Amino acid sequence: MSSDKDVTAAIPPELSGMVKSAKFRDGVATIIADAGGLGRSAAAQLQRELEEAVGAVEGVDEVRVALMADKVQRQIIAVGSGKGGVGKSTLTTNLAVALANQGVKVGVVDADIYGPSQPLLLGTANEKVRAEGQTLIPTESEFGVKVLSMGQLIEPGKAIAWRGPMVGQALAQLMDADWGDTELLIVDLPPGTGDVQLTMLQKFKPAGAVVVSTPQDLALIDATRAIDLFKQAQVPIVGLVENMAGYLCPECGAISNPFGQGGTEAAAQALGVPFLGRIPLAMEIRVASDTGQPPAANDTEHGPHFAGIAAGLADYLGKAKG
Ligand SMILES: Nc1ncnc2c1ncn2[C@@H]1O[C@H](COP(=O)(O)OP(=O)(O)OP(=O)(O)O)[C@@H](O)[C@H]1O
Repeated sequence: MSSDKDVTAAIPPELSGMVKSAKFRDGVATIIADAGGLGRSAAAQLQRELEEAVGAVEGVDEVRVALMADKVQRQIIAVGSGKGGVGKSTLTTNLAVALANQGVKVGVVDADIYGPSQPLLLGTANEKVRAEGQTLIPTESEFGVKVLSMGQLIEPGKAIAWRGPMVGQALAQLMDADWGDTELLIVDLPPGTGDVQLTMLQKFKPAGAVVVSTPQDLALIDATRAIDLFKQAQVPIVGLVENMAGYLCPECGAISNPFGQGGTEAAAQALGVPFLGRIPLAMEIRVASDTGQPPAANDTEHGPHFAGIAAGLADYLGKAKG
């Protein structure tokens, strides 16, 4: 005849720290173990090892293992723009890296079906996405940021055929992946106000949205439309970011403003949303991005611009958490 004691004694010493309780009754051993912080496969292994060890005890006909996982309070931030090519992906990557540098556990979801670029920007383009059953396993970048991209789910050039339900399913696969202890998911949305944006807002209710624009009037009109969409979906606007502001000529040192000047800050004021900061138009940002070395990761001239905006976002997230 077995007892709670026999079952407890059978638990391997290296696992006993995780076991919260072990009970035996009528041939059934019930183990409750803490799997907090373990990934999916490590948790499955813990379960198997406990079943094997306790199942070998005389009189035990059945082993029931209940694993408790930490409930990670994960926040979602959407990064959007009204218009393509204004630097939304560049900002997403660098905000994620800057926040990871500040100790936040960050993941990036690249939901831009038309121009997925996060694996390239985070230097993970050569890594194959893994899955356990239906669950995707995010790729770890060298900057402490995990990433999953629509580009890993669709064949290049096929995005145009993707509509409503397919988009929703693909987005859900990315959002519901095994993000482990990730506290913050930053979602790089496609430009404009289409299916991906609507699904994102309705299904995943981000804690806030960051909207990127160049200082140009045309871009600002589109940014205003994106802000409207977020507001209608009751997603608060964290703020507007101005990208591709003043260009410093590396040859002569003169500053020029190809896309205008200060327009985004003025628009933010007019729309009653915070202005989070500005990033200059700089060759180094483009080159570093193209080579999978986000400027925010290294001690670069432009790192502080992204760090400043990330600090504004961290502040917002702290307040949103309450
Ligand atoms: N501040 C900047 N200075 C120089 N180049 C920049 C800057 N911001 C973005 N770029 C470059 O501009 C191009 C477009 O940027 P990015 O892909 O981030 O824009 P996007 O808004 O995400 O575009 P898409 O519409 O494809 O989603 C990229 O080549 C990027 O490296």
